[in-house]
Amino acid sequence: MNQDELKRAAARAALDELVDGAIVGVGSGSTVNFFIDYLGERRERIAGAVSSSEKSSARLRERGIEVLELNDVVAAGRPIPVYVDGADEIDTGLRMIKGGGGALTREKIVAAASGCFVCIVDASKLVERLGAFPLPVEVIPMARELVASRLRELGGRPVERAGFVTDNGNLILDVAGLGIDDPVAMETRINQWPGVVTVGLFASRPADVVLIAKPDGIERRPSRG
Ligand SMILES: O=C[C@H](O)[C@H](O)[C@H](O)COP(=O)(O)O
Repeated sequence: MNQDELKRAAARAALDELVDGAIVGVGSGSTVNFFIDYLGERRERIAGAVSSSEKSSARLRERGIEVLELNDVVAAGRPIPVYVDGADEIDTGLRMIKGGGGALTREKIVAAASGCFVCIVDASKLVERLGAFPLPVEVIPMARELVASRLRELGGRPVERAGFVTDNGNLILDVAGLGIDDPVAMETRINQWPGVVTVGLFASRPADVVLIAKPDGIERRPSRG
């Protein structure tokens, strides 16, 4: 199986995690794109989607799925029992690096508003220690150099993502070389700096379930009791 076939298999497996008749939280990226395609085939069984990026919203609408505003959903007290998203890396504690597609801030927001976070990945995303993938940090443009200098003090090598603007009008610094021994501490620390919108460490709120696509099938962690 090639990587796209594995991503598709993980995406398909996520259908078994959904709650019939409920709103679905939808992440972003190439793995999620496959999930949106499958979701379109069973759109009559969901009450719409809350999306984490303009790209995912467009794809959901193309597949005939209603995209709901998070503010409306929360104000109405409607639950989002399941949030489905990919990751750039995930460790054995289900902590993740996300934001390779630049959607990290809205992903963190929708995940925070949702119940079960279901992460869908091919086996290449599974790591012992986070940090081989450069850590994305969304930054207010005027704070770029201030935040970059602090990231260098941490031992990182920040590079501005060229020609990229997030859905929120900000920039992304991709940070190589960080030794991420304590993901929660690093997430908390970087998030506190003025000018940082979101750091792409999803550690204080890890995934609840990961579906790992391997050539011999899907591994679910934790396994179903
Ligand atoms: O900003 C993008 C998201 O965090 C994605 O979930 C992540 O980059 C993984 O994307 P893909 O499924 O394309 O590898």
